[in-house]
Amino acid sequence: QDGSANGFDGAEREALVTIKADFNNPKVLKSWTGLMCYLNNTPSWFGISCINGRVTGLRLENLGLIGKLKPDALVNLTQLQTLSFKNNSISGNLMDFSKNKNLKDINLSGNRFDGEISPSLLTLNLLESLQVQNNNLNGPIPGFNQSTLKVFNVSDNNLSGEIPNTTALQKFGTSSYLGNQDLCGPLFSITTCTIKNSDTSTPGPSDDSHNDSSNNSKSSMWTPILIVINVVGMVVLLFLFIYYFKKSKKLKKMLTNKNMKLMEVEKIETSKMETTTTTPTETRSVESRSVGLEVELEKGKLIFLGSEINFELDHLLRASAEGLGKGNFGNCYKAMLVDGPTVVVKRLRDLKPLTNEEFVRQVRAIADQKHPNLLPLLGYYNTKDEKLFLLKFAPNGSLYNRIHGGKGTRDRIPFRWSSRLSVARGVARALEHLHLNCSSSQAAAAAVVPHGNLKSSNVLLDENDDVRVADYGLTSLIALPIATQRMVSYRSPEYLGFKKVSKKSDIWSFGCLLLELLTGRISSHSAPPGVTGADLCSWVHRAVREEWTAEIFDTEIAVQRSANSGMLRLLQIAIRCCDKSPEKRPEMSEVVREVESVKGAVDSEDEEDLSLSMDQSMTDDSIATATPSR
Ligand SMILES: Nc1ncnc2c1ncn2[C@@H]1O[C@H](COP(=O)(O)OP(=O)(O)OP(=O)(O)O)[C@@H](O)[C@H]1O
Repeated sequence: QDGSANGFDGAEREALVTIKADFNNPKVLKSWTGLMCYLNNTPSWFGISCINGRVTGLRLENLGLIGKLKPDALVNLTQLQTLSFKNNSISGNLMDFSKNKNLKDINLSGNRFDGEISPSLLTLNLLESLQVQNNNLNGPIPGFNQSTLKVFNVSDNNLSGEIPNTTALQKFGTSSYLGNQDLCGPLFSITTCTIKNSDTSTPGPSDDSHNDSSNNSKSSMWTPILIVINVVGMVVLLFLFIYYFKKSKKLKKMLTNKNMKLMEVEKIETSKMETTTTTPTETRSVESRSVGLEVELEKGKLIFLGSEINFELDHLLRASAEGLGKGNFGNCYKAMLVDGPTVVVKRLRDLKPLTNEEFVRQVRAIADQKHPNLLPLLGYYNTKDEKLFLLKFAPNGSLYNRIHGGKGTRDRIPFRWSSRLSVARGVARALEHLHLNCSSSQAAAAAVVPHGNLKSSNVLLDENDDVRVADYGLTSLIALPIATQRMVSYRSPEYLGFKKVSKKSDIWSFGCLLLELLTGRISSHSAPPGVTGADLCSWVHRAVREEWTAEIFDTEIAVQRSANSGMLRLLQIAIRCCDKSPEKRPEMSEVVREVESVKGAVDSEDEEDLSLSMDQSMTDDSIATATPSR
């Protein structure tokens, strides 16, 4: 079996063949047949490098690989020095690395790995770079202490606990750890560990009666220790404060010089954005911590695209931030500036390999799409390693939360027909604007979807509950293999059938969104990770065909008698938008006209607590007219 003497190692070959089989799209690895490595010859196997007939490198990046690798996938690749599966969709636990003693460089970033960071990584004495950012890893960070470690990034996971205080890990700044809600330690400006410990260990007055004497003696033993921890925490905070203060002064100086140059070079458009200035309100009490992007931000520029909002970089550096959620193309943070506005910072990832100029051009094109129902792009930040969008904060959250949040609980605020209809109108207008204003060169290209990722979590509600559609135009920035896996338009019938998308794919997404609004059911396109959604188009077709009239509409609106005819009209529009063949779907302008003409409810019905009775006017005859001709 072992032919390594001839430059061919059977066990290694088998390991690679198994890895290939674990990916559900092995077509991209079709070169993986025949002889793998021959002595020092460049192998014909894509992504593999060899020395003396042994596999030393495995680099499969941005290939859209999906699948779960077995924990022992790498045990036979004992000569491996470089491993990269960067930016795919690989899931499952991290592999066992204990047999890969030669590994120096591991990059598993931008995947869907979960479970804990494998302790076997601690045994790799040559490890120089570990990048596992943008995954779903949980649990604590093991105590890495390899002096060889030069690059370390575990940001944007679900890691928790204290960052180990080892010499090796002390070298890395906050950006290596950012985006893990429950990580704590002196690196973050709030030493959450200390606060949590003292909260749980110090009994409150109401607890006294329940605590027995042993608990009391335990807590009295802990009290001096906790006081010391608190004092140390405060000293650290004081130091950080002084540090930030000094640095912001230095940055200000640096930026004043830079900005002068920038204004000439960048020629930033100063045209006013159409949107109104808001006074953001904080809706939740949050665990604040420094935005902590200082390392990268120092190197780059914060560019504003309008005059609505403008602040200095040091302002953002001093803001506290709250994670809003993990998106498919980067995570969003709500940054609350001291004495200033609240903005959303979106860290972009999985981008196309664009030049600097191309990136800026695409970003400007997105920012130029101004409409009262589009979420404005306020500015951006751009370096080789980090790309950020600065967006307006929408205080009333997403449509997904409005439709599904708190269902079945006392906290649920009913989402009545008039509000749903006005959301449908707002989204339709925003989409029409994008469709009418998509540039002619874009329009000429066959595969253009002006939005591309329309779903309820990308429809936001501002302080007046007005619609602000977000994440438009990202198709011009996101790498195609990633977009095809994660964007809604690529789940349309035409893409699944003919690998084609167009404006009509957006219209199909809009139809699905209308069905989510009407049925109150979670659509498979908008379901966050871990939540199962339904294919609403198929479900509604079946419901209409099999005449389950009463079950289609969300009970929260179905009880609004005066609005039942309007609901049926909107259902008809939704079904036309979802038609399997793109040519049969209406244009967006027609959709806007039709949605505008749908009747709202009699005002009093939106206010009243309505009893759950179905309207007799929703007869099978009227629903039959909603059936599309297919
Ligand atoms: N400007 C904003 N104001 C308020 N909430 C926002 C804002 N931008 C995003 N969010 C919320 O933050 C969360 C993450 O958003 P993000 O756009 O990154 O991911 P997503 O919408 O879940 O998926 P995708 O990446 O496919 O768009 C979502 O719940 C979204 O509704």
